[in-house]
Amino acid sequence: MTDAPTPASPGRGYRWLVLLACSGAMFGNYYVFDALYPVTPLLEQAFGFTGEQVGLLDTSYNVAALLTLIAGGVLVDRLGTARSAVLFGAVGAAGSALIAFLPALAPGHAALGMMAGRFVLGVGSECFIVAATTVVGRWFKGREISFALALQLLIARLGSYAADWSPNLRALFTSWQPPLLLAAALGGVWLALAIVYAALELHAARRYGTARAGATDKLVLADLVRFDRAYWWVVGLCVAFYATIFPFRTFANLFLTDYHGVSNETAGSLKSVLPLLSMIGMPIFGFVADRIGKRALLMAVGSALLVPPFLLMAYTHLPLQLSMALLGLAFALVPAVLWPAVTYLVPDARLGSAYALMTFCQQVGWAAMSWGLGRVKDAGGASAAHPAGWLPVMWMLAALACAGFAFSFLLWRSERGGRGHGLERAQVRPEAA
Ligand SMILES: C[C@H](NC(=O)[C@@H](N)CCCCN)C(=O)O
Repeated sequence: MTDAPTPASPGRGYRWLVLLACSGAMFGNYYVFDALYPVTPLLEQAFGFTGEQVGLLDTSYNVAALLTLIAGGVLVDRLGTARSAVLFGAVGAAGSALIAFLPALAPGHAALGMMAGRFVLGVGSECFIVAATTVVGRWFKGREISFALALQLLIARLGSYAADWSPNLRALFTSWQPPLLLAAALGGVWLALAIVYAALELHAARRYGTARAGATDKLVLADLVRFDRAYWWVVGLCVAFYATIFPFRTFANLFLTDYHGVSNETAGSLKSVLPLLSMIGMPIFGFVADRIGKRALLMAVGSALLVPPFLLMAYTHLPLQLSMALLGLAFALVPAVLWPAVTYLVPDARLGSAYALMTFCQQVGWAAMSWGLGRVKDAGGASAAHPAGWLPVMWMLAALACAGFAFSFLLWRSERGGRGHGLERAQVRPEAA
């Protein structure tokens, strides 16, 4: 990609078209990932899935991501974003089909079949996200990069929102398989849009000589330990934050139906407030952070918002919408500031390593928590007949949310001193630490 547009470079419209195709693929990616959760009550009924097995569906996804993320980054470098997007899109689409078909083919091993599907999805999905983020970096660097990234996440979250809302398609939710067949179809859309994106990229490469494989930052293992302490506070927050919010989303349908006695449709609608507020809030908070700075403070506020909802849902009769709104605000505020914050804390040349390492750590925390919550749910005998069994699960989530706040507080304290990196200043040009 050339730095400055020349008459012989793709125009502005072409850039946004590339973003649109790539973000549409991300819509499919996020839909397929989230489509499983509204189906969990039906999986319990059909196959007697335990809490641990539900948690392990996420853990298989995370383990696959952990095993392949770094190699996937290298592949993005070697093959280029176009070819790797199609490759990972194809793997993701295959995973979504396996999830829909394997349990029907071997009902006696439904959980195992579904875990295999989630594993394949994990390989395609997280590597595809790396490729899609790289696409935005390549096409928008020095231009509208923050806005473009927010837009891509907005369209991706629309996929999560649609999946959360899907139980309202009642004709589909008569058994576990039809919703997952719809997800598999959207996996096909994900692959189709990845191909459209790749065609746009390759066309630009042929016509303008733009696409360049090998231009992405590579992960240098020796560099991994040499990041500044502030970076590790951000990683800590990233791990605690996502290991709270994603596993909560995994168990939310079961928790809300068991503990609060709402229908699966209502649980889905309540849960969909999270991606909805995140979609609306992320571009706004991103804009605010660019204008006022105070990024560490904003992250501290966002992570503080994550603590009360679990206790409110567990111990009060306050409207569930209030807890969902607090979680949704946190889900907008923290991601909007956290990911761009890394650019202030590490040199440009090591940005790729920094993101790869942060995502790697995120997956470890998320995997452990999903499995752990399932174990705790089972140990407590949580069910509609014994709702109190959910209380330890809610305490685990609240405790991890507190840990996230502690990391953001440490970051805020270190940024206020003379050795800050400019996170608290407005309109600071991202510079090397
Ligand atoms: C930007 C961030 N994305 C991630 O953390 C991904 N590694 C995992 C996405 C899982 C859903 N497909 C986010 O979505 O906030």
